[in-house]
This record gives sequence, C-alpha cells and structure tokens, in this order.
Amino acid sequence: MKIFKKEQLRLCDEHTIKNRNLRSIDLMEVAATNCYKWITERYTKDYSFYVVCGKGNNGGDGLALARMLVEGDYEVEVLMLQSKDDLTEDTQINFDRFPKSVQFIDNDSFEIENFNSTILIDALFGIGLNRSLDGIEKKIIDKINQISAIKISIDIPSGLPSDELPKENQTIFKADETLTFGFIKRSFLHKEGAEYTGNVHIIDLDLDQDFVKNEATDNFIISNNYIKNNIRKRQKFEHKGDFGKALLIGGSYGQVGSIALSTNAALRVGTGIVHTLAPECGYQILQTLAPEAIFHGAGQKIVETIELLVNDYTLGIGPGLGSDNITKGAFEQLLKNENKPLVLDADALNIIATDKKLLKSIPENSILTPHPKEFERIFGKTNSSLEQCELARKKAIEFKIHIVLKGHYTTILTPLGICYYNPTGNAGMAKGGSGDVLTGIITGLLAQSYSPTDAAIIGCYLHGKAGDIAALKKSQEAMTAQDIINYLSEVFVTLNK
Ligand SMILES: NC(=O)C1=CN([C@@H]2O[C@H](COP(=O)(O)OP(=O)(O)OC[C@H]3O[C@@H](n4cnc5c(N)ncnc54)[C@H](OP(=O)(O)O)[C@@H]3O)[C@@H](O)[C@H]2O)[C@@H](O)CC1
Ligand SMILES: Nc1ncnc2c1ncn2[C@@H]1O[C@H](COP(=O)(O)OP(=O)(O)O)[C@@H](O)[C@H]1O
Ligand SMILES: [K+]
Repeated sequence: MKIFKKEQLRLCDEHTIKNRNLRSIDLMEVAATNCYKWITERYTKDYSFYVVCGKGNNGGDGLALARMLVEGDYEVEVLMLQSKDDLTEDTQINFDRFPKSVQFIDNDSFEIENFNSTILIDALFGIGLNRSLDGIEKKIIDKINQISAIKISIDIPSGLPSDELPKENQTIFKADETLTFGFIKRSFLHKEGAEYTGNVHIIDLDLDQDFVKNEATDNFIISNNYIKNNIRKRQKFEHKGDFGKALLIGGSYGQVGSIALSTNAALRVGTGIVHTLAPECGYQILQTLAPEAIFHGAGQKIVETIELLVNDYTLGIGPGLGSDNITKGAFEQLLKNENKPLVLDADALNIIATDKKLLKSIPENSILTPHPKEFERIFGKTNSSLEQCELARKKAIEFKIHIVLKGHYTTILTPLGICYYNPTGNAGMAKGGSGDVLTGIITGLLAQSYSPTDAAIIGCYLHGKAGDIAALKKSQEAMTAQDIINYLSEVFVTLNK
C-alpha cells in the first residue's frame, strides 16, 4: 500500500474529480457520508455530538458530517473557528447547507457539556496545515484536549503534520479515533505522531486507481495481499533440497537459548535443512530444543571459528553470539570471505559497532536487523524516529544493504532506498527473544530463495502476525518469543487458504 505526501494526496483528489466528472464538493460529500456511516455504525443516538470546524476543507467535511447527523436525528452542535479570512468555497457551501445555527468561537471561553456520552469531532485542520498552531487555535485545542469526551479526528488530528513529525511541545488534538481519507499518513506510523491519532481507520473515497497505480513513492505499508501473492507455494514433488539450507550462528555460555529460538523459527517457516553453529556448551540444549536441526560445535563456551559449511548455506549470525575478541576475529574472517547476502543481528551488529570499517565488508544485499539502540551504536544518534528512518535509508543505499529497523511498525529500508512499514506486531513482543525469532524467520526465507527484500518484508510480516495471534490466544503479557514461533503455523494456514 502506498504512502503519499500531502501534495500527492491533493493530486489524487484532483485526478479523481477530473476523471469521474465530479465536483470537489461531491468528493467532500462522499468523505462526510463515509465518516457518518463509520460513526453511526458504532454510536447510538444516546450520544451527543460537538463538531469543531475550521475554515478550510477539513471544516467543510465537519459541517457536512454535522448536517448528516442532524438529519439522522442525533443531537449536534457546531462550533466554528472565527476567522478573518473567507471559508473555502466548498466549506462555505456546507456552511450554507447546515440547517441549524452555528456557534462561532474566537477565544477559549466556549463551553462543551461534558457527559460520558459526548463525542467531540475534530474538523479544525486537515492536511492543509502549513505551520505550527499558536494563538487562539492553540488555546482552543489545548482546552479541547482537557475535555474527557470521546474524540474523533477527521482525516488527521488537527495540528499534526502529515509527512513530518511534530516538534516537542507542539499543540495537537489528541484523538481516540482518526478517520483518515484514502491513505495512511506517514506521521501516523511513528511514535511521535501516533500518540495523537488513537486508532486509525481508513475511510475509502473510491479514489482514482490509475493515479494510485502510477504515482511514484518510496514509502509503502506492507499489505496482506502482497504477502498472500508472494508467499512461495510448495509443489507436490519438491524435496527438502529445494527448500534451502540455513545455518544459524550464535550462542555463548548462558545465551544458547537465543540461537535455539532462531533455529526453531527457521524450521517453522519451511526451510528444507537447518543447521546451527554454536559452542559445545549448547550441544544438549540445541539437540533437545531443536532435534530437527544439525548441530556443529565451534569452541567450548563461545563461537571460536566459523569455517564449516558456510559456502553452501544461507547464514543468519548474531543471536547470543557475544563479542569476545576470538568470536570477533572469526566473524571478521567470515565477512572477508563471504559474498552472498547474510542476515546480521544482535552481537554481529554490536561487533560492527565497535569496528565500523567492517561495514564495508558486509556483502551486498545483506539484511541487518537492528533495534533502534543497535542502529544508533553503528550509525550514530538522531533526533527522532523519522530522522532515524531517513538515516537508515541513506545507509542502506550507501552500503547496498537492507536495514530492518525494529520496533512497532518495523521499517525495512532497501538498497534502492525504498521504505516498507510493517503493520503487524504488538507490544506483547517487547520481550527478550522476539528479535532472535525474527532472525531465524528471515534467514529461513532467504534460504528458500526469496529475494533479500522479500525475505525481510515477508519475514517481518509473518513475525508480527504470529505475534498478533499469540497475543490473542495468550495475552500480550503472558506470550513469549516461543509462542511467536508456535503460532507461525496459524499464519501459514490462513495464508494458504
Ligand atoms: N477534494 C479535496 O481536496 C478533499 C479534501 N478533503 C478535506 O480537505 C482537507 C484539506 O483542506 P484544506 O487544504 O482546505 O486545508 P485545511 O487543513 O482544512 O485547513 C488549512 C487552512 O488553515 C490555515 N492554516 C494552516 N495552518 C494553520 C495554523 N497553524 N493556524 C491557523 N491556520 C492555519 C490555512 O490557511 P492560511 O491561514 O495559511 O491562509 C489553510 O487554509 C483534508 O484534510 C480533508 O479533510 C475532503 O473533503 C476530501 C476531498
Ligand atoms: N511494541 C511493539 N510492537 C510491535 N513489535 C514489537 C514491539 N516491541 C518489540 N517488537 C518486536 O519484537 C522484536 C524485538 O527484537 P529485539 O529488540 O532485537 O529483541 P531481542 O534481541 O531481545 O530478541 C522486534 O522484531 C520488534 O519489532
Ligand atoms: K482534523
């Protein structure tokens, strides 16, 4: 699914209007009608509505919605921001169409009756915001934010930019629900913006699909359809040799569990043959936890050499590896000798952070899976999650690698500079071991000849989806990384339907 900037969103509206022979007021009516449907499917006439409108088209959406609520016999008051400028043309039309009187506000002395059943609709500013709120607009939103009604933003919480993140202490409407038109806005996908949106729902405006198909963007959200269409179907006569050979390298005394999790995850995504290279102290543990995998000992308590087998295998390196100098030496040697894409996680990344010239030895198209702190150790500090994402894009291009920046909405940056946001996953996964599972999943997919980009995209999606099922069945609190592995089966069953 594409993510568009606000200029592109406007163009999309314009194309739709032109190609469908519509007037812009008709599109506004569609927008308001679909918001009305969404709201009235969820809230009965026991609720009363306050709709707060600005002078731009976002205010026009609010006025049209308010009219529909009046016609639907809901109790509705409209508060309209007093402005020295004229309303936009369509907003004026909807102002004239509104059958009741409107209360104009030009300071924060207005009253909103506040019951449990009050719903406050925010139609003050949409994507036309062109500067931070201050003055009276700021005061009004500060006041509204104190009211404990159910709060619904139309298109975007007022004051939130669509393509950037808000600066600290900026005043922004704090919504419980955001009904956004056509597309997710990029700011919704970063913590600093997401804290204002509440739950986000896309309101379909039946926008021009030719425009959507042809308009270029370098930011996407991974869609269920993409995964369904690109998951490899197993053929009747295929044998284990057709499904790749993965070798997971990691573990050290006290941290063998990490590489066991990666190993089991690789086994659960369909890999033909899975091997593990870990220190001897992990022998019994690994043979017990993952009897299907073949164990290779390399060192007593730490990995000391990485020479075995590596030519034939797709390698995932790092979980529980430790960063002893001997291990580091073995890892450096491997980087020098390898030229096929690797999956690098955890201590493999920490070793690189201590010796950044190793970055140049990483084979092209490799997949690095840092969490934000690991990323920072390698590439330096940034001021926001969006800046970090953009720095990751730059580095992915520079070093011709994939960077999987982990978090809620994990972002995958490719060597071509494309950014994919993963929509699956939940805070139940914020636990030690979840990342080890991801390493195993991505390595297993890469071994099965998925392209490195697809291994990263599909891997993150499957990981989060299995995590979502685990949370449903076991709760976010009680689920473990092992549960993510276990519920991969349900994800595949659904995808294969
Ligand atoms: N066909 C379509 O296009 C459709 C569009 N739709 C809807 O239109 C919305 C976009 O509408 P929009 O462009 O009129 O802008 P909107 O956000 O309502 O108002 C911005 C106005 O406020 C002003 N302003 C800006 N920043 C400010 C600030 N900090 N403090 C104070 N004032 C500030 C600025 O004016 P200025 O003061 O700069 O002259 C500007 O005029 C979109 O989000 C969606 O809801 C739907 O109906 C579907 C069809
Ligand atoms: N709040 C969250 N929402 C969604 N996914 C999350 C959340 N917190 C963590 N995760 C996921 O869990 C994994 C954690 O990885 P990582 O921090 O490397 O853990 P570890 O190394 O302890 O296994 C990542 O894939 C991340 O995207
Ligand atoms: K709004």
